[in-house]
Amino acid sequence: MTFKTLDDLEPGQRVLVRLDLNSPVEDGEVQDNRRFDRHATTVKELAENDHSVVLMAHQGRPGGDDFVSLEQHADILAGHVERDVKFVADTYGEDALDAIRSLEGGDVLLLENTRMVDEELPEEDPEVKADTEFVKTLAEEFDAYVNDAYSAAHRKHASLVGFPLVLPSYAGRVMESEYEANSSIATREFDGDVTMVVGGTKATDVIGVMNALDEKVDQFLLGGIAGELFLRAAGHEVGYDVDDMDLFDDQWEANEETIRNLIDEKGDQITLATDLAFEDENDERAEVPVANITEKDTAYLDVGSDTVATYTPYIHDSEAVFVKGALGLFEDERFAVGTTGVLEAIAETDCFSVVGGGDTSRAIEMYGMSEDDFSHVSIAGGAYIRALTGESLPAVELLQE
Ligand SMILES: Nc1ncnc2c1ncn2[C@@H]1O[C@H](COP(=O)(O)OP(=O)(O)O)[C@@H](O)[C@H]1O
Ligand SMILES: O=C(OP(=O)(O)O)[C@H](O)COP(=O)(O)O
Repeated sequence: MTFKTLDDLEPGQRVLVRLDLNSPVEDGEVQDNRRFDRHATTVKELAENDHSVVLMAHQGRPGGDDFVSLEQHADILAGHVERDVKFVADTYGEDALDAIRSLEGGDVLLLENTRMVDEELPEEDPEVKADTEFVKTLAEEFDAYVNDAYSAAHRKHASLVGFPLVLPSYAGRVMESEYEANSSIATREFDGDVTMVVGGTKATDVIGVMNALDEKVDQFLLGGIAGELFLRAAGHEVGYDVDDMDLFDDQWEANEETIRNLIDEKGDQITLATDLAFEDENDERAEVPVANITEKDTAYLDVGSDTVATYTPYIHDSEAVFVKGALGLFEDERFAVGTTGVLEAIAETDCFSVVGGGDTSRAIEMYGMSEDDFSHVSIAGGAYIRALTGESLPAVELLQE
């Protein structure tokens, strides 16, 4: 690890911290999720070391329904940090500066949504961001900057890339652990086989990962939308949009050539489902061998039990397993067999394992598994994808310089 961490920070300083508390919002209510719990570790440690702790975070994007104030985030975070988290509805104006100046060691204050600042959002070079009024004004108030927002580190926004140029900068605990685990496929040599489980709805993303990682990964086990698109390329009548679905045809157009190339050139590294599950006329789960599918009129919502049995030995024999995307619509218990099957197979082994993607990792707690059974459960989506493919994250790079 080449960046400074909280271990290098002298106690009792004025510290500006960037978190990623971006969360689902339902009917205006911010939903608690593991980002709060994870970042609480960093915030608690800073407060216990007598720092005056000022937090920045974003929520949603301007124009979106989830572009809301961070007032609720302060309350949710306080529950996880187990101490008061003050909130000020301002980013770097007089109200924010007054609130910052009134803090004592051990106090924690959350500023308003950084994306309410015009200078935050356009993606620009760090030098440009460091020269904004937002960064220059806030930096005056602090001794140090801590970035804990690994999951937003692919964005060149002011709060992420501006401050490291003007303040001594450190990685928070979430930044450290996410960086180390998620970069390991690019940075570590594993003695045995490396397996990647690929699924979810964002087929274009995961096919990009497969293309970039064919040298590093010995076996890809496919499910979800990408899995069905590969079966379609192999000549099966699956991977087509049925009724008003919008999951397959556009992603097929965008990826057909890449999929065909991967099958031609790397076919022995790709294992596809042997059976699929769908909802029958009694609303129950039914399974069908892929070889028996003759019409493209059914929505397949999971891989089948035979597929799980085929994938399990690959997982058991692996030195490392990386997961990106669910193998089925696991939120519906009838279609969770594929996702829970592979996660349980990973949990049974002591291989190095990383489970990524906000949606997929939710299956762990939903179905009574423990995060402790995996080496790392990531809270990052887009940043995880980039780390897997070895792409650098601008906000992480700046901490390393
Ligand atoms: N065959 C399928 N049909 C519909 N949805 C699916 C299917 N397979 C997986 N999914 C959905 O994919 C979602 C996860 O997709 P994605 O957002 O790409 O992954 P993550 O955010 O976990 O990386 C899950 O919520 C799951 O319901
Ligand atoms: O939630 C986030 O990304 P993710 O959905 O890829 O995990 C980050 O907060 C980045 O948010 P953005 O994609 O609006 O820049």
